[in-house]
Amino acid sequence: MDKAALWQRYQDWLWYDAGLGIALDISRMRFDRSFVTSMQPKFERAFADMQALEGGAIANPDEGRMVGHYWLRAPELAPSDNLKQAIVSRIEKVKAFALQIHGGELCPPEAESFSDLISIGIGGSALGPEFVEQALAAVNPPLHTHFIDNTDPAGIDKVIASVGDRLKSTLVLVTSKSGGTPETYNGMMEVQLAFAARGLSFAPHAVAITGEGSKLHRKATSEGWLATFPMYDWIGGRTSELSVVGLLPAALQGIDIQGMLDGARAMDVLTRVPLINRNPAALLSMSWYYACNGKGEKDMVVLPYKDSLSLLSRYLQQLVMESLGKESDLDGNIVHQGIAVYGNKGSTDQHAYVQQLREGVPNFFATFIEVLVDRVGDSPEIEPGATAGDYLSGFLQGTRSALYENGRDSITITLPDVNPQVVGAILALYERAVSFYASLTNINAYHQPGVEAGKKAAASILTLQKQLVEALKSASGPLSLAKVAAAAGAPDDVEAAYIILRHLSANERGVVLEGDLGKPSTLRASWQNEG
Ligand SMILES: O=P(O)(O)OC[C@H]1O[C@H](O)[C@H](O)[C@@H](O)[C@@H]1O
Repeated sequence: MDKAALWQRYQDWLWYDAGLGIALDISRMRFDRSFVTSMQPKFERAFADMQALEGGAIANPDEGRMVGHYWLRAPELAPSDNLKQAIVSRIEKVKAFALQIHGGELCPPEAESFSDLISIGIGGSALGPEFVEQALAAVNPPLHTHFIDNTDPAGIDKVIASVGDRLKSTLVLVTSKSGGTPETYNGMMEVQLAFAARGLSFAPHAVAITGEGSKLHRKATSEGWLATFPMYDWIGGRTSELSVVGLLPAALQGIDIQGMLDGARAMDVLTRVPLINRNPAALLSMSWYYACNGKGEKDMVVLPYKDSLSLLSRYLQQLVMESLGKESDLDGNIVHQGIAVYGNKGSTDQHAYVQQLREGVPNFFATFIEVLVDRVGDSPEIEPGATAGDYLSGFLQGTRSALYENGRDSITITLPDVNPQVVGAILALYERAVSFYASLTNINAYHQPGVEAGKKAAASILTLQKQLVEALKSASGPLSLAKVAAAAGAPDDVEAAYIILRHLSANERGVVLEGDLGKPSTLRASWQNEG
């Protein structure tokens, strides 16, 4: 296609909303009119599915749950008065709590006010808050925020060290819908122990966001934590950013949460339009379907040309991959669906992997995120007539053209600025596009059965670890790995025993390994009593 034809295609497919100032360009996806026509029946079903979902249908059949994240910013759509009131009052409670913390009305026993926030959670209980913090928090927010989103002891140490003496004025927010996720529980226990080691009481510093009756809920209640915010079962972790999960940490950081909700609400109105070419979430999901042939044949590379949006791809990784990566469709057929998502930011990534995107295996489509306003205030000229922001803009256009010339498709989303309304709108746009794509491919986007397998396997490794330690403690002398595994009642798990004992030995946890680590058959394990 020559430039004039491409320009015409750009104008034909451009979606723009003046209220939000957001544009979506899918002209560099090479579908034709017949493809769009062929998608029409699928979209009729997707629009009908969405109407049922928003009306309170059990849209997550495996877990027998409603899917209600769209009500969070339009409580009047919730299917009962109780739900409406609960949504409204919870938002008010979040705002009031943040004001009390900022005003010092709620303060720790050991200081006049809270200075820092440690937010502990993982997956849907971390990725949204981390993305929003990076996108919207001020350089000097009311509470300096630190995240613990793993069970890595060194990572936890780093957070606790960076807080230092301010632990006495630190608010600890523990977020877990299930209330039993081990990484989150471990992070909480480590922080609680750090408080104890400094002679500080933990409960007046601690806040839980969790499902009612969960293990975390019971702990928070029995220990008398400062506050507990319940989570609804009809909000999935990965669509919880605009629930208390995302709103509370954002409000504590002084971010305008009403702006985020308003932006999402406005985008929801736009993505309810039951016409493909007037609905940006439909255009987005149709473009994914085209690129992936409806079967995940291509990866989604997300390239925001703005540092403050660089966590968007990590956030979308969970939203898209956990929602769409499914073995079976809704009729029980094996389909192995999904779309792989990766990316960091432009132009930085041009110096990392754009070489492969342009010339290597064509197994992806790109999504460029452009932000029109470069910065607050004027930009100096780096050279006559050009600013740093002009370069950023030029690199985006250049990469988009270079990819297209080589047969690589792309979508471009243009944002006016990075502000609360825009961030809320982007979250809502992708939530709806994922919902549509799930309907187009006939899958349940709202469960995650595959995650359980890894959790069960990890739990059995920790059980084996205890058995191995017992076997070593009762052995009369050093044992080969095969013998210690057999003595632990797991003769087939010698490899697992090797990996566990190597880890315990490296951390001086009582296990001594003698022999050559590179030749596991030479190793002899024994227990060394402490002291
Ligand atoms: O909020 P939590 O219950 O602690 O869950 C945290 C995460 O755990 C699992 O990995 C689930 O697959 C995710 O969807 C969830 O976001």
